[in-house]
Amino acid sequence: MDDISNSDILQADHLIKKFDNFTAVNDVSISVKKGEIFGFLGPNGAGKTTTIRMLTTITTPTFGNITIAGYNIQKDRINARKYLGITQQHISLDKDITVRENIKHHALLQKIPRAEIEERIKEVSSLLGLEEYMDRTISSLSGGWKRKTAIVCSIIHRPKILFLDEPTAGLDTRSRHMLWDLIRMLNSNGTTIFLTTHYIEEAESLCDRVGIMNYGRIIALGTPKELCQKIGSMTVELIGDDGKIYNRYFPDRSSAKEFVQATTENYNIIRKTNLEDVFLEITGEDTAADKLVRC
Ligand SMILES: Nc1ncnc2c1ncn2[C@@H]1O[C@H](COP(=O)(O)OP(=O)(O)OP(=O)(O)O)[C@@H](O)[C@H]1O
Repeated sequence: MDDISNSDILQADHLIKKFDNFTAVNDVSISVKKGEIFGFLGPNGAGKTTTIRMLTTITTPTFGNITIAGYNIQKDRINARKYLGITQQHISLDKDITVRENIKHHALLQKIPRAEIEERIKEVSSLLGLEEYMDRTISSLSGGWKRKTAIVCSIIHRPKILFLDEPTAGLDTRSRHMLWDLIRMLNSNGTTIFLTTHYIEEAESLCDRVGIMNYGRIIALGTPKELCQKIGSMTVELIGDDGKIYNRYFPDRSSAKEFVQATTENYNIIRKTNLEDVFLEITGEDTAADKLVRC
């Protein structure tokens, strides 16, 4: 099955994860197509990490099926794992040794034959512009380069799908852009990306499709554009009596303008709806089943 012809490189069906009586993930189904950058969003505690831990074989689902590159991870975990790479939120690099030594260590963990390791290291370091950093210790690197090294370590076995858990959390703007370029480059070289992030604009900029999770369920799934269209492509920002901004959504600019001309409420601006509006709208306090957005 090494020649992956499946258009869905990841297929998860009806995943449930219970911790005693608490259901952290409640009937989640996701499919990720080969070549996609898939964004996974949700408020704190929504169940994203628990889902990723199941998708990457770290945790066993209470119920449900997961297939990676055609391999059912419950039945054929070893083969499924060959196709996936994971860069976790907390970087697992040894800070006292060099970038090269860290990559080598990960290559050995991935059981890459010793004779091949040097060639693989050369390949990733030139592809990703790491050459001048290879002999520096991790402790001497900036946060952005540490993250970059962690990503390189997790692709040394050439995974087909790479899971990135909040890869740019806490980084400055320049470092975030460096990592966005890296993610785009890996993707254009054929790696499917599954990206978790709290930065909505990161998902909007990078991802072909996004899934939004809340209270253990997927509450929205589609391209950023489709999700914006579902709530209304145009936004009117209204200024409430309390000075706060309230959004009203409209299918097009002309209906938004009509509303503004007729309303007695103060308004701030008419603008295009963005993914952050979708996120706030559907993960709000009054999130109800009728707000499910699937495209
Ligand atoms: N081992 C565990 N035992 C009990 N409850 C857990 C366990 N792991 C996670 N949970 C609970 O499951 C829910 C989902 O947690 P999870 O870490 O998956 O959320 P998340 O969306 O990744 O949040 P964040 O964005 O803050 O990382 C939370 O209520 C959490 O407290």
